[in-house]
Amino acid sequence: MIRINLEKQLHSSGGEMQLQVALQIKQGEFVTIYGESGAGKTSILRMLAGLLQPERGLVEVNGKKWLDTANGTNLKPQQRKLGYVFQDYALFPNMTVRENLLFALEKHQPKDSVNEVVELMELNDMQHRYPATLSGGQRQRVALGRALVQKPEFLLLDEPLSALDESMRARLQDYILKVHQTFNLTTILVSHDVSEILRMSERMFVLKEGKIVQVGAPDAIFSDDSISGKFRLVGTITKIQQNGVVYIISVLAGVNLIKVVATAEEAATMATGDKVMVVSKAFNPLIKKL
Ligand SMILES: Nc1ncnc2c1ncn2[C@@H]1O[C@H](COP(=O)(O)OP(=O)(O)OP(=O)(O)O)[C@@H](O)[C@H]1O
Repeated sequence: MIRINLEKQLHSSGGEMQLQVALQIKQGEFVTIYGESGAGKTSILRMLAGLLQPERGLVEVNGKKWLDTANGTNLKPQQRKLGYVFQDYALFPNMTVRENLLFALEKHQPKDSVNEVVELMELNDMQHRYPATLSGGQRQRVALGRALVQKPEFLLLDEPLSALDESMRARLQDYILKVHQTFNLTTILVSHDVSEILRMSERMFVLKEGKIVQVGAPDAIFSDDSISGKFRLVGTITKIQQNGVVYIISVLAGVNLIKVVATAEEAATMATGDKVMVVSKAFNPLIKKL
């Protein structure tokens, strides 16, 4: 069980914001923090990692206190058994993939865990290459591997896949789910991507202006009564076109392009690039063998 209680005054461009969160995460759970830009998501992860100090707070991981401002407990970042992966790969450019992984070990530690990570993340073929010669997805796979070398109990992922294209993202999601299970990790993901959240997390916390405003299963949170239905797909709007009195909204869901008819009022709330959910409510979807 991970118990988190954090309070911190943040200074945003819009003024002061009090971040105040209390959450409990079960050992082995995969949760997401979702919220608008500036809501405080990254600040929570940085406080868990010991990189940002809260005014008041408690962080207890599997019975061990990492932080307790009431009695002055505050473990240094390197004493906290966690892996942290950001959006940018943050690999050392002058080191090979293997050297980058070895760097995450303390001097006296055996190299077995590096070999295990190489195996699990399928990095064998690229061990002796430099980061500049790898694709974005491969670099992020190495960054994820590096976060695992120390055998953390707790994995923090801050939008780790947002710079990757759709197909690369899906492959990396598979790797993340695999390491989450293999290492029996407790994982917190920060993500804006609805399909990613639905696919990966068991529970989500919706953060708004420094406070948690909703907690629940992603499926229940994203499909409130107004959009319940039998058939749902998540995608991105690629085009909005007026056609007489209605609008045709083109939505890219995975590799499929779907056209949906919308009223002028609905279309007015949407823009190209928005993430949307397509629902078939009144009719059963038709299926045809190709
Ligand atoms: N060390 C700090 N001290 C005070 N305020 C900070 C500190 N670090 C960040 N902030 C402010 O806290 C607010 C929340 O930032 P944070 O990066 O946590 O948001 P976020 O939800 O992760 O946003 P995004 O999705 O854009 O990454 C921002 O307005 C930021 O300026």
